[in-house]
Amino acid sequence: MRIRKLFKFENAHIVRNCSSDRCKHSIHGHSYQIELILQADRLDNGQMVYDFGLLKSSIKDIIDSFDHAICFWNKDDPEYIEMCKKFSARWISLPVSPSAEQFSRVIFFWAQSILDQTKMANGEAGVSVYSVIAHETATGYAQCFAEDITNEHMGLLRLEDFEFSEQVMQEWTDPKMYQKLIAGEPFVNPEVTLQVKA
Ligand SMILES: Nc1nc2c(c(=O)[nH]1)N=C([C@H](O)[C@H](O)COP(=O)(O)OP(=O)(O)OP(=O)(O)O)CN2
Repeated sequence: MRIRKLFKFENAHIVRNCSSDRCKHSIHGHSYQIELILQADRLDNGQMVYDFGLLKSSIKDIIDSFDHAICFWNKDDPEYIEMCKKFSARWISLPVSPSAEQFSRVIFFWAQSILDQTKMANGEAGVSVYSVIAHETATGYAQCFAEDITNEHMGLLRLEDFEFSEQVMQEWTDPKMYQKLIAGEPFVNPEVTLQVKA
């Protein structure tokens, strides 16, 4: 069984080395729509794969990091990176270039990392990310699956290789969220009192 939750954000970037001229030399923005698709082969006490409401805490916060932010590849020109950091309070440094393909991989990787560390509290079991679709425009999207995340030909993804500006972190519900993720600390879901016995 699969469920899907839609997230939206506005983000600016340059994608170096691509074929489209407008894309590789000029800062430009997109109104992204992200489809996060989760899967499980059993249902929780509410007879759901995973309550949509639970996706509105850490997973929403981390995806929302991109909103009204500029993101850049950490291998870009140091002068450009310095300029992004100087003139934008909200920025994200990525270990991969910010193409639609990499947005889908990065968001899959973060969401799965959070789920892996989540202490479930309502009978959820085996919940994992099935796929992430990153719509960059109304006409173009990239979709990734589990095998794409560990595919080193597409770039290595490690939690410690991402960096968020102070402003981005301060706007999370828990400004220490990413530190917790790197340290392997648990993300605890709220307790649920059962009213009807199965
Ligand atoms: N496979 C990819 N191709 C392109 C990406 C990408 O991330 N992955 N990104 C871009 C640019 O960021 C560009 O702004 C979007 O490209 P494009 O679809 O050509 O944009 P348009 O606004 O011209 O879209 P239309 O709907 O066709 O008007 C380029 N390619």
